[in-house]
Amino acid sequence: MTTSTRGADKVPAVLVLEDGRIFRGRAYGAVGVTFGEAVFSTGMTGYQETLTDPSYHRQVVVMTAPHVGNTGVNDEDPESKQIWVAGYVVRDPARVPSNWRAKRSLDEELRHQGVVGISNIDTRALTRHLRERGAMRVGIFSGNALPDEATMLAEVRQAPEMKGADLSAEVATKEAYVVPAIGEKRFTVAAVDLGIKGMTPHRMAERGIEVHVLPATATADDVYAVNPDGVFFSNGPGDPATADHPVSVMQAVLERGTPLFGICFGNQILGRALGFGTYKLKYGHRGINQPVQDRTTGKVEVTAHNHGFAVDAPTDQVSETPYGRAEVSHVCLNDNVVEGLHLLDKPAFSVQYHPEAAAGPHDAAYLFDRFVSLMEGQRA
Ligand SMILES: NC(=O)CC[C@H](N)C(=O)O
Repeated sequence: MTTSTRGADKVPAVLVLEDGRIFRGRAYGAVGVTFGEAVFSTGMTGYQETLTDPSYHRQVVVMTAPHVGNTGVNDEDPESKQIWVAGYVVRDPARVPSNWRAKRSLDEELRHQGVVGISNIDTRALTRHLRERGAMRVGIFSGNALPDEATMLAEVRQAPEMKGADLSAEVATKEAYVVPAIGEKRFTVAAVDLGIKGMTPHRMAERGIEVHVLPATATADDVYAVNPDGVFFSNGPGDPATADHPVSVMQAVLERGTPLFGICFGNQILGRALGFGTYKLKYGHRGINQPVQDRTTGKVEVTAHNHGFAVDAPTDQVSETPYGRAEVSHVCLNDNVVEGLHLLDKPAFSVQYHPEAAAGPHDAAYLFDRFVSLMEGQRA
């Protein structure tokens, strides 16, 4: 694959942060205007999985890796049917993508899907700025006739904030669908789609699970209508403080004692279901090399993250909750943020990071086996 994108990057573009800092570069992907929350990801591979992760809905993703697009775009790696990021920021895009699986260039794909990006800016300076000042609203404006800086800044400051955003229903499936078990079917799982990544049902299917993916609006009756051996709550965009409906559905599942597993947004929902709060991190965790300790085994795993919020639970004691005793099972070794929860008296647990790990390390794949063990235990 040798499509050159040379020449497509001559259009000027400006990135405007809500605190007034401005970066000037060139258009990348679609030419136009976009707004979102500026966040940075430190993953050096897996840009297709990042772009198509529904949890990035309404976020403008800054890549800290300086060269992006080297392997083009293939048809196998997307995590969902479309690119979800609101905008894309790279320093030095590949001019000639090269990979045996590539079907087109990343620049072409962004243009095709109407995703506005910017290239040729100092992404290291931008990342340091976000790290010091925190994630904030941003606008990317590209084209040959751009508004003046004051006008652009005023528009950025009118864009909606991530805090308080209720976004799952915007990205989740509208209709239930089934992902069949690979090989012999052993279990049925109801998976509540709050912005699920394709790799998650796949990791379950590999373990003999038939996955019934349900819309974010599914009720407890919808969940139990599939006669599940276990219930799963997915990752997803937005502020977990707004997720009252999935919290109430999860509480019904906890009440019945059905084996339960949550990932990322699902972990935040378990936190809330147990009575803990959630809060916004200064700049979040996004990348594929975050060190997490499983406190139940003492082992450290290298993990994939994409979260801007976290659960506020004590990491040094067992908590009494309406569903029995709960404990923080995993912590991030960089900053001690809660990365997992489990109940001691019921078959329920969750992690804040991504054991499905696409892209990323596979250290945490054992968590899907733990879910299977809970379902086996319930049958025994
Ligand atoms: N990947 C996710 O599920 C993210 C959860 C939530 N939207 C957050 O930013 O923390």
